[in-house]
Amino acid sequence: MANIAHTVHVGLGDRAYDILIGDRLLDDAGALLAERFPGRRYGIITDDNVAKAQLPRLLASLDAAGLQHSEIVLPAGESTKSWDLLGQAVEGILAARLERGDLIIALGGGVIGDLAGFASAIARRGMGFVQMPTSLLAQVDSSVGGKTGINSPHGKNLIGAFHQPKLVLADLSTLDTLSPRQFASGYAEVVKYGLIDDEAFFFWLEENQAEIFAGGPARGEAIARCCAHKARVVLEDETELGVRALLNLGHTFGHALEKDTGYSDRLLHGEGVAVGMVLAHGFSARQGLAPSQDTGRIVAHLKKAGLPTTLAEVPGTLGSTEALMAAIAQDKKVSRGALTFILTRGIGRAFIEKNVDPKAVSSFLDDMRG
Ligand SMILES: NC(=O)c1ccc[n+]([C@@H]2O[C@H](COP(=O)([O-])OP(=O)(O)OC[C@H]3O[C@@H](n4cnc5c(N)ncnc54)[C@H](O)[C@@H]3O)[C@@H](O)[C@H]2O)c1
Ligand SMILES: O=C(O)C(=O)C[C@@H](O)[C@H](O)[C@H](O)COP(=O)(O)O
Ligand SMILES: [Zn+2]
Repeated sequence: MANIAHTVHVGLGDRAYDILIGDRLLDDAGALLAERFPGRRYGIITDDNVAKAQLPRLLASLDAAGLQHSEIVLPAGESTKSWDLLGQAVEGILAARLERGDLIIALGGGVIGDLAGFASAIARRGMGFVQMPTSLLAQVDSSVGGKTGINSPHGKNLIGAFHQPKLVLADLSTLDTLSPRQFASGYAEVVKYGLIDDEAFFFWLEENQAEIFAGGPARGEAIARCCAHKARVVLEDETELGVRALLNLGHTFGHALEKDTGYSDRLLHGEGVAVGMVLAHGFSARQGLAPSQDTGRIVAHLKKAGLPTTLAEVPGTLGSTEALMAAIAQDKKVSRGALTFILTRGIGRAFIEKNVDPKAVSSFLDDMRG
């Protein structure tokens, strides 16, 4: 009997799926898959860190359930979200003779989830896939909602497809082998949900941050609340024609910083989002939209989690403001040449602002560089 502590349903009609959250679910993965998807074979895509830390448990569980499988192990890190490694993954799927009705398993963090999801969307014109997220970030955000893709030298996540998973299986015990820096990076996306439209959740995080980091029951609760929040948004606006853009709070700045730092370990995605959320609040305060005390409160909370909150904390030399603005101009929310930002009226009061003046953003960035 699997130890499922929380189930969140994403009710997308004939593409509906469950997010199962619980301790040691990876050990029950074989039985859960056999019951839900009889007669399939499995192609596991993972990275070399996760292959060492977690893959043996998944293989043992698939073997115990008598499920056939093959594995593709890619290098760990953001630079894996590239044409080259996408090609390797798709060719690997074909070489293993996986059929259209078989299933891909994305075992890993958001990099593997995004890449394996995209590979599933295009191999044999679309195969099903299962997300088995092993980082905090992937458990609270990237494994849910069907955004898949890779990066381009032109910008972050510019190549991809919407392709929903068939199941998300989040095993809390996998987080035991995640590094503290990666855990903190994922925590930035947790905070994001509070900042968007759930002030009470942000206050709850202020109270429960220590327990979430220590691995107490608040951790599972936080993950389930984030998944429920994201599931609600995705149900309302699957392909980001409207409200889903709110999930991009902090990302317009953050993605530009990730591009500028070469999609490398210099700045992890969640770290870029942390700096980006502070910039989005600071910019909103400068426009007279939000109280500046809220920015201070957010900074204090993110700092306590060990996250960067200023441009000065991005390691190495940052590109020019012009270079950052050029990256921002490639953002997918740009429409008819105009910038869209997620701005805010305070904690839990984010909104979508179209037609943001690039000169105001550029002069704000100049000032923030110090
Ligand atoms: N599709 C979406 O909706 C969405 C949402 C948020 C972020 N993202 C994307 O997710 C990516 C970031 O995801 P991430 O932070 O998980 O990064 P990641 O996938 O690079 O994983 C972080 C690091 O931790 C390692 N790791 C993962 N799980 C581990 C475990 N259990 N034990 C030991 N090591 C482990 C990985 O090998 C990697 O080195 C970015 O590319 C971002 O753009 C996508
Ligand atoms: O799911 C979404 O929608 C999000 O925006 C979640 C983000 O945390 C995530 O980083 C996403 O990949 C960003 O999407 P993008 O469309 O800006 O590339
Ligand atoms: Zn994100």
